[in-house]
Amino acid sequence: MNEQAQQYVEDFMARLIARNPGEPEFHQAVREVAESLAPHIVTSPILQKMKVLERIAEPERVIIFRVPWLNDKGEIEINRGYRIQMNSAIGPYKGGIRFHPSVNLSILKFLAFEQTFKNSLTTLPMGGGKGGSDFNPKGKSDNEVMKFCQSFMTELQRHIGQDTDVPAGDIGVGGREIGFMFGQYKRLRDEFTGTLTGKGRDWGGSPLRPEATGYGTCYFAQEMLATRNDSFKGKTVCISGSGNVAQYACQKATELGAKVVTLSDSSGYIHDPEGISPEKLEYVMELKNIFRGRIKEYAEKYPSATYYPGERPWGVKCDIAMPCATQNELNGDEAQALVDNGCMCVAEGANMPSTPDAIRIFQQHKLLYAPGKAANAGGVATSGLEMTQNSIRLTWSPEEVDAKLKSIMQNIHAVCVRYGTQSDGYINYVVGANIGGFMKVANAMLAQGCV
Ligand SMILES: NC(=O)C1=CN([C@@H]2O[C@H](COP(=O)(O)OP(=O)(O)OC[C@H]3O[C@@H](n4cnc5c(N)ncnc54)[C@H](OP(=O)(O)O)[C@@H]3O)[C@@H](O)[C@H]2O)C=CC1
Ligand SMILES: O=C(O)CCC(=O)C(=O)O
Repeated sequence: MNEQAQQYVEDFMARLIARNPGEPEFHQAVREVAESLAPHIVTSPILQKMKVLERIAEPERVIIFRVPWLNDKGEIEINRGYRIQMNSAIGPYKGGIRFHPSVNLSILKFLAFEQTFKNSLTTLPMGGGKGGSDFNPKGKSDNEVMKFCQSFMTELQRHIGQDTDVPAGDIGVGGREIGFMFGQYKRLRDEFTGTLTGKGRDWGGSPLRPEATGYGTCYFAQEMLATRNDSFKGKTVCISGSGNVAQYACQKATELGAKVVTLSDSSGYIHDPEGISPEKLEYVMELKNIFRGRIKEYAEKYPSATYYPGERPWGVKCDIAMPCATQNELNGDEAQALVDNGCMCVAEGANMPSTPDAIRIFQQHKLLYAPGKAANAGGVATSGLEMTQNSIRLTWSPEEVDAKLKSIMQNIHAVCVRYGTQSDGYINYVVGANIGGFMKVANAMLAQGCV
């Protein structure tokens, strides 16, 4: 980056931080994009005059609301609900809902900001949004989760709609929560529409939506590996997390011929050098999705595995790393450990899991490294396909959806190659995804004037 572009980034970030104090995750996400775009913005009078990046970094609307609900003891509990309606230049706001005690404005704004670029990359007509609550579903009964979801939706319903804002799942929000929220939305609005995605297959959901984020991340990694005439076959893979994205990344990587040796949760990780076979993964799915247990129980069931409490899996030797848990879960030291152990490819299933230091190390060592906004876009892309199926009142077969998902991931990869290939031939997927995602949104904002 030349001096003028560097100065642009520093000035832009100083203003953004002053306007949004105490929001480190939001600053981190915006800085990464500003650094990719600055060389283009400083040579574009129209982007500067129309303040396109400044407007993209300012949410169109932020909704914050009280969520009171009754626990099983009959006591009142109070949580805070949010919806960030970030950008609607290319379609209705679209993005997941996260239920986790760490949820705050900074985290949701970073997620909504990233979502704007990710959704644009899918080529589908979806703007960017994200929402959630500091509600902690862990340890709550089904009844308590339902009461919370109903109260959350009682307020949220007035701000969303199939042509306005279409939420979906994220951390702590899966099929169970979407069901409770959809039921309440339908009751209050008296309409059966595709206002939420990730619905059950029998009531408007798309085949493969649960699988889509993990599968899509593997399809993207396949494309990256192919640029070096390589594939998943015979590779050792480390995955973090053991939720929705991690489970289906593990399933697809295994199907493609790799051996997945780790999974984790916020308490620690398991290492199974023999590999997490389809049968063992079935156990993980039951453990996590039905019994809502902890990953350490895997090591109690399978003697081939060891459980490492309080640790993350990045010290385990692998060829491919797939962080699929949460933001900033892979730091510079861990990135260096992966490099030292011969890792060649990092595909992010989670949103912003690698810290800026970690990304720098991956890129310095010329690893195949793909940021979440490109690699994990298969989830929201399939949500877009669910919206289409809801609108035409038809359901496609799993094979049709899978083919569309694969083609979308291949196209996102091609866009990253187009905008991210450096003069030395190295593909900078961060730059490629940021520029590729920006183009369509920026053009739409320019066409739509000062709104
Ligand atoms: N679901 C989707 O379609 C999409 C999800 N994503 C991203 O993928 C990631 C995972 O989401 P998803 O699988 O849906 O969520 P789940 O709730 O299904 O699973 C989350 C997993 O991450 C772990 N985790 C959560 N917070 C932390 C933390 N602070 N430290 C360590 N581990 C943690 C959880 O462990 P524990 O149970 O202990 O909390 C759990 O294993 C998120 O970054 C999400 O934004 C991206 C695109 C689409
Ligand atoms: O499917 C969706 O709408 C949202 C998925 C999501 O939250 C994400 O891509 O981070």
